[in-house]
Amino acid sequence: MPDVDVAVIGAGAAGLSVAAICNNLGLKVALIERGRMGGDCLNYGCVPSKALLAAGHAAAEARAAARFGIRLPPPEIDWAGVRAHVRGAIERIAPNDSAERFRGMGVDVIEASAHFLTPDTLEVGGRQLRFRRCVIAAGSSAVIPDIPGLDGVPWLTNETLFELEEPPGHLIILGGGPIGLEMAQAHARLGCLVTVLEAAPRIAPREDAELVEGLRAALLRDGVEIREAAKVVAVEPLEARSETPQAGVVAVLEDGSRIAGTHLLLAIGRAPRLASLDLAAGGIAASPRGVATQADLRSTSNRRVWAVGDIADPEGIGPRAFTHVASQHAGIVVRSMLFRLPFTRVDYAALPRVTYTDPELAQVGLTEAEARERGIAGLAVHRWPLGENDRAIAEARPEGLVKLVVDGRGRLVGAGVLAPRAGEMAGMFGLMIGRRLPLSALAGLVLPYPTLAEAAKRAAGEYYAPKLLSAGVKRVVALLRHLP
Ligand SMILES: Cc1cc2nc3c(=O)[nH]c(=O)nc-3n(C[C@H](O)[C@H](O)[C@H](O)COP(=O)(O)OP(=O)(O)OC[C@H]3O[C@@H](n4cnc5c(N)ncnc54)[C@H](O)[C@@H]3O)c2cc1C
Ligand SMILES: NC(=O)c1ccc[n+]([C@@H]2O[C@H](COP(=O)([O-])OP(=O)(O)OC[C@H]3O[C@@H](n4cnc5c(N)ncnc54)[C@H](O)[C@@H]3O)[C@@H](O)[C@H]2O)c1
Repeated sequence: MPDVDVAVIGAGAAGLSVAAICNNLGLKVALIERGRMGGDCLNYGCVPSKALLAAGHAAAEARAAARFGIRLPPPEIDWAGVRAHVRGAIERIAPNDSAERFRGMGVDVIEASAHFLTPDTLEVGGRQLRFRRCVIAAGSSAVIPDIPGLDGVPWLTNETLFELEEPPGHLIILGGGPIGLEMAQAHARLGCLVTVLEAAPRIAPREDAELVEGLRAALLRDGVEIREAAKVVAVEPLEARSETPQAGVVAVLEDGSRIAGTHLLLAIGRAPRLASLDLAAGGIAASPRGVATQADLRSTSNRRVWAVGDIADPEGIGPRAFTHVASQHAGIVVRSMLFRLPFTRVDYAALPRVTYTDPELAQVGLTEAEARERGIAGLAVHRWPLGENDRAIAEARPEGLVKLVVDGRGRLVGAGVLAPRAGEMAGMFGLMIGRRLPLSALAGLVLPYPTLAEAAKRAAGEYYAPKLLSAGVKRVVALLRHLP
């Protein structure tokens, strides 16, 4: 007899959601976590990074108050206070994810490492655990590149960055993706020198080029140094000398230039945490992208096993490393594993993603480049600049853009926004794309005035403007004007 109905490996965003739902539906659940409850998002990811960004934002607002006619002295950064804020945010949320809370619900929380012994048995902290079904939710960790010299220098990842007792004097960040850019802005605004080294021709290479232009300008204004198409060929230790009193790291680029900093942050992507699971013993297929699953997140090779969150690789399309995807996966697993509903599949068509810099860069669905690559018939792109938005002007933040990508039948296939708090608009676009609503739903929406979201409505209005002002419509209006 199995010991449990469902064994969940990993108590991050994905595993916690699966464990809670299965438990609430009356199943016997074991939740196994070898590190901190809450996983990356709470302890080393979303929460500390957004808390640090918020501190940086406060400093930037103080520096920019003069634009409203308010003179303030330059802000003083109390790093211990900043750290206390970051720690406080984690501590405030931690009880939701705690072992105590889950044990109180009836889940058997096992604080140990798990690995497969057979296709239906795990070894957990020296004890064997037989399961009816197992959900792998072991997440991902930072990719450590194979750069000559890396072994000989200290480096940081998201797991150690938030523990620094002193602010980095000069933070070199390898990788200009969301982690690199968010941490670059947060540290620059908190008074650190920051250099971002991005190997691709431009930062945020997956994002819309036009929106990234505005983001780059904002980061440069904050003092971030950005080197694009920068290939690091070696790293060397930097000895403390009179001209560089803090020891650190030198990054040597392909073009021979040398960038010296006090700290090096690795933010070049994520790798699934497969190594300790002994998936072969469980008969579970995997690749360097993650655990191979069908579209319903069930393992392609072991029918008792599902994978969710950062470690899941559905149909070979690779992971989407977001906390909201972890929640989406939990819902899918419940439908496919517990209710055996057919046609349950992951669908990323309306998936939002946000880089939480200031301004934020939000994208839902396809970027213009992706839509063109797919050859979508009748593709049209409509824009509305924040310079034409009353709220943005009133708040002295007129830089930014809403960009809508529309198919030939007037349906939104993608939306990108560069604006303060752009992420707050993502839900509206997700609903439109997910429910396949016509663009008229957005163009006709009554939005409160003045809001930044009105820029989205105006961009949608651009789609209809040529039709509304056509010669045919003018003729109809001319005919009707004689009526009382
Ligand atoms: C700096 C940073 C900022 C981010 N910001 C955002 C954001 O703003 N918004 C967003 O949507 N996403 C963000 N993300 C991504 C988000 O954190 C992840 O997508 C999410 O945490 C994935 O959840 P998960 O449950 O799949 O994995 P994890 O949170 O990594 O949880 C997996 C857990 O499994 C445990 N584990 C692993 N192997 C074993 C084993 N053998 N036995 C027992 N336990 C094991 C680990 O200890 C870990 O706690 C960010 C990530 C980083 C790094
Ligand atoms: N706001 C958010 O939602 C958020 C924030 C942080 C992380 N995340 C998630 O975590 C994932 C990982 O983030 P990430 O920023 O580490 O990875 P990423 O893969 O998104 O970006 C990594 C960047 O590093 C560059 N790069 C790769 N190798 C390099 C090298 N050797 N030298 C210099 N640059 C190199 C890539 O071209 C890319 O631009 C994200 O894709 C996202 O899913 C989300």
